[in-house]
Amino acid sequence: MSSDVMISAQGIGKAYALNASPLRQMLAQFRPARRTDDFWALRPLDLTVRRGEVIGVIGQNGSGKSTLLQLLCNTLNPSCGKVQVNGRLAALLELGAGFNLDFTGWENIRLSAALYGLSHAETEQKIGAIAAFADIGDFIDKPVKTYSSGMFVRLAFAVIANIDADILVIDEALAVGDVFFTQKCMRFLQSFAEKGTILFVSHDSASVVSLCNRAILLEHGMLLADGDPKTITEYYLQKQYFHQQPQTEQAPVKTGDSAVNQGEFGLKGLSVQTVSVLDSAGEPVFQLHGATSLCLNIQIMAHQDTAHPLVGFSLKDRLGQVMFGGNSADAQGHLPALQAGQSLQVEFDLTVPGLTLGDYMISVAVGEGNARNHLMHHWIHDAYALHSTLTVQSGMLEIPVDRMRHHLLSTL
Ligand SMILES: Nc1ncnc2c1ncn2[C@@H]1O[C@H](COP(=O)(O)OP(=O)(O)OP(=O)(O)O)[C@@H](O)[C@H]1O
Repeated sequence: MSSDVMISAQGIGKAYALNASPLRQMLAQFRPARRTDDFWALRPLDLTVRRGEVIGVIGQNGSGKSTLLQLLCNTLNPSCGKVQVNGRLAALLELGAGFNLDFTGWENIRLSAALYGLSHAETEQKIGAIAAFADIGDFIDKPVKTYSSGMFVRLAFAVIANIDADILVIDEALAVGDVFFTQKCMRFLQSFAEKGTILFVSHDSASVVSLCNRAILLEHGMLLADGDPKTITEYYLQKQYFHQQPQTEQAPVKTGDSAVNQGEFGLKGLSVQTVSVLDSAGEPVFQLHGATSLCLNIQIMAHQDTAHPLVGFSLKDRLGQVMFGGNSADAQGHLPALQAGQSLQVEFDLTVPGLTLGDYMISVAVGEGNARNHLMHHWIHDAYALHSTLTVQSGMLEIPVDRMRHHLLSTL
């Protein structure tokens, strides 16, 4: 295996025997052969994870994300295939996995460190940092069976964050505690991502886009798409809409297919005809030089009678992180019912803050219903491009300070 390859999985899959007795189910863990009525939690797939990759694993509930990561971590026996790991892999996949409930926090740190292959001297050198990261006060002296789930997560995350792992495998659902701990975990993951390799199960497209440089999408135990996070999360959004509403034709998409981002989707009972961004003089805008007032015009057409049209937009940076968005329902301006053949121009007046230097895209959509519950008729990714020339000193947005005051509070 090349030294650049951190994980190489070939043909790994996991099948469970359906309607089998407990004994058969237990035996099935150890048998490679499968019956045709087995349920495939993960269909056989190949996956190569390279050094420095930060991979977001996304997919609906039950799509096989945890199964895939457990197979890669070797905490679940595959029904077929094999996995090779290059380096120290640390995982946070199951609450309390690897902990002894009767041991104290200190004892469990030592136990986990030993399981990860740290020497006694290395463990003693790191144990203070691990306890400090966990920050659970006197509970560190108590058996972990007395811990809240948040304390379990704190201790488990503190261990994997401090053992000099080469690869981290994390289920984001577990990596949550209170807001301060979550922020601490995210800061750690962002700095780890600069040099390490991460696989990370998430239900949140925004964190995949902001943290990852690769994403894979699973559906019904199959690897459906693999590519850059922006493309894959947009495709996932499209899939979610198709799950929720009556099916129209969808082009089949293969793994690695460059056409994964089909650009637009929807039922097409309504369609977006034109999108433009105008300044106060009514001139088209393609460049932003700071905070400015703009008018986003979206013209839609009805191909069928529609009682409650809904028009929305979002502005994203080049990675696909949503900077802001809105829709006609938020704007308190209910749109009129439309008859087939009618067109409607919807104008959103926006005060756009200064955006840091870079390229931005506006995605637009027209649906039917309300903001929470609607049929998607036409969604266009990246319908309009803007470039910002502004250099923001700190952060992504420039929000000018209107006024500053100061008050001397004490005198010597
Ligand atoms: N021990 C088991 N026996 C039978 N089926 C199982 C077993 N473990 C998991 N499955 C099934 O395998 C499928 C994939 O499960 P998995 O936990 O990998 O999904 P997931 O994508 O991680 O879901 P979630 O987002 O809900 O955590 C599911 O349909 C699940 O019900």
